[in-house]
Amino acid sequence: MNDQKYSIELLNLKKRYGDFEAVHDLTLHVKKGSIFAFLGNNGAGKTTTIKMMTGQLRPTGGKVHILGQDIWEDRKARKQVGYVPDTPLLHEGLTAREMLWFVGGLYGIPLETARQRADQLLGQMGLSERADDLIRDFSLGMKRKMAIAAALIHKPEVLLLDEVTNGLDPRASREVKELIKEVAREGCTVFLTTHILDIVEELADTIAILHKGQLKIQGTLEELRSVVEMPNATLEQIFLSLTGEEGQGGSQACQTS
Ligand SMILES: Nc1ncnc2c1ncn2[C@@H]1O[C@H](COP(=O)(O)OP(=O)(O)OP(=O)(O)O)[C@@H](O)[C@H]1O
Repeated sequence: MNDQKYSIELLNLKKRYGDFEAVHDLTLHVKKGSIFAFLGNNGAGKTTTIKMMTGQLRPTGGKVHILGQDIWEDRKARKQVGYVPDTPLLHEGLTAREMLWFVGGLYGIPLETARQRADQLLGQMGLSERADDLIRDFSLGMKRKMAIAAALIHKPEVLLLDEVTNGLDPRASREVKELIKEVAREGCTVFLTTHILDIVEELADTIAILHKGQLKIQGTLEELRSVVEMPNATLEQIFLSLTGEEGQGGSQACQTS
């Protein structure tokens, strides 16, 4: 049992590619069980940040703590993370059920447990009737749901979703949003990136906006409105005001604690 208040803590996180600083001194605290939206223009540094949180990309500086553990010092902490990349790699030659068993095996889950968990997840995803069909024959929305199911097979406490609703039609997008809510209701912390601000307004407890690698603001939508002194603003208006070329809005971060 972990009694940390925050599931994810990024502490002065930095990433340089050669001379280019993609992520600059980023500090974020993500509350347990919350849905946290991480926004920014193309190239702002969102995927770079997520890759540092999964252990795929070594930070140039700073720390990533998952459930209080530094994932770069203690690899076990990475097992608490489920990750859906922006372009998920699926085992298209397997059936839905077989793929979940296979991924369960990669996490060292006993086969019987993986079978039960796979059936439960396929039910949750509305894919039970397609469990024995090949993934290559699935629609984009079904494939995206399979990627989420695979990320959840080991019951992670933290789920990282990189642009998970990209390219989905309204129905598939609705199903994925309902799934995200359900996962969070079950206590999993969800950290997501998206360019679709309606999704953020509907789902997110906390919003952070990154601009050119720098955190501009974080807080609830109400807190963001208050910090930018735009009491009736939509998230889109706030986003545009903070990420324009003039870069107004400063780097004042509104913390929810
Ligand atoms: N391996 C790399 N080498 C050099 N530069 C890189 C590398 N990966 C990313 N970058 C640069 O780092 C910056 C941040 O990229 P990143 O992919 O993190 O942005 P993003 O916010 O996820 O963008 P998008 O919304 O388009 O996915 C970009 O300028 C990108 O070109």
